[in-house]
Amino acid sequence: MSGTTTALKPPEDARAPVRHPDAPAPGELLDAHNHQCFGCGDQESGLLLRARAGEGVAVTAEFEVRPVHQGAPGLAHGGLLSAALDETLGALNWMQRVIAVTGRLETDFARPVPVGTVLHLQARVTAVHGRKIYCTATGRIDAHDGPVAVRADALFIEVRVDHFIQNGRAEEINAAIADPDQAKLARVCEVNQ
Ligand SMILES: CCCCCCCC(=O)SCCNC(=O)CCNC(=O)[C@H](O)C(C)(C)COP(=O)(O)OP(=O)(O)OC[C@H]1O[C@@H](n2cnc3c(N)ncnc32)[C@H](O)[C@@H]1OP(=O)(O)O
Repeated sequence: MSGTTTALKPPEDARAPVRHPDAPAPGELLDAHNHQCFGCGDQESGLLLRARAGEGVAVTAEFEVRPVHQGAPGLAHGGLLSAALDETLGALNWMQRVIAVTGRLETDFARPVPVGTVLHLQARVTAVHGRKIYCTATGRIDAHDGPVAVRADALFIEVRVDHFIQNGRAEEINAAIADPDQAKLARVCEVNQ
């Protein structure tokens, strides 16, 4: 049973989410927004999560649980499962072409997830109210219709790119700004160009 709090229930006057006309086509692989990202980047100890555009305002993703992701012996660490859900939910930014960050994330852990599992994640936006984006995600074991192991409800808050420029460590922000690939800073913040 989900323990969703009132903070994650959209208000009565929330609107339905709208897929951006230039959102990636269903099935299209989404590029890492930042190659140093623990979730979708290429760090060997990271999640190496790969997300794809879905239908509507939705995405799918896969995360292979490797020995480096262990908590209890032979089982995935719960915090990393939350991170996989969070990263998948973050990829929804591509579908609306907004910049939004996690304000609140509530995870239900329904089943243990053994090392070697490929977690099949699905996330979608359920409602939008001003800057608040309500969304939900599930992670299923070894198949897109496999047993649900984890699920989350979340509230993402839309922010401006200044959120990263003002708060990120100067070293990484300056490197992104100086990069000749001018689209890079926008990608770091998950804004599709
Ligand atoms: C680039 C994307 C990368 C994707 C990676 C995966 C996603 C991530 O992990 S992002 C990283 C983790 N998240 C963060 O670091 C965010 C840290 N938090 C913050 O910066 C701020 O608290 C932030 C931006 C969320 C909200 O601050 P601020 O912009 O001042 O908004 P604020 O005015 O307080 O709130 C706006 C609305 O959201 C609501 N709200 C804000 N935080 C929460 C919360 N935690 N729970 C419930 N509601 C909230 C407020 O009540 C308010 O509602 P209303 O409009 O009805 O009054």
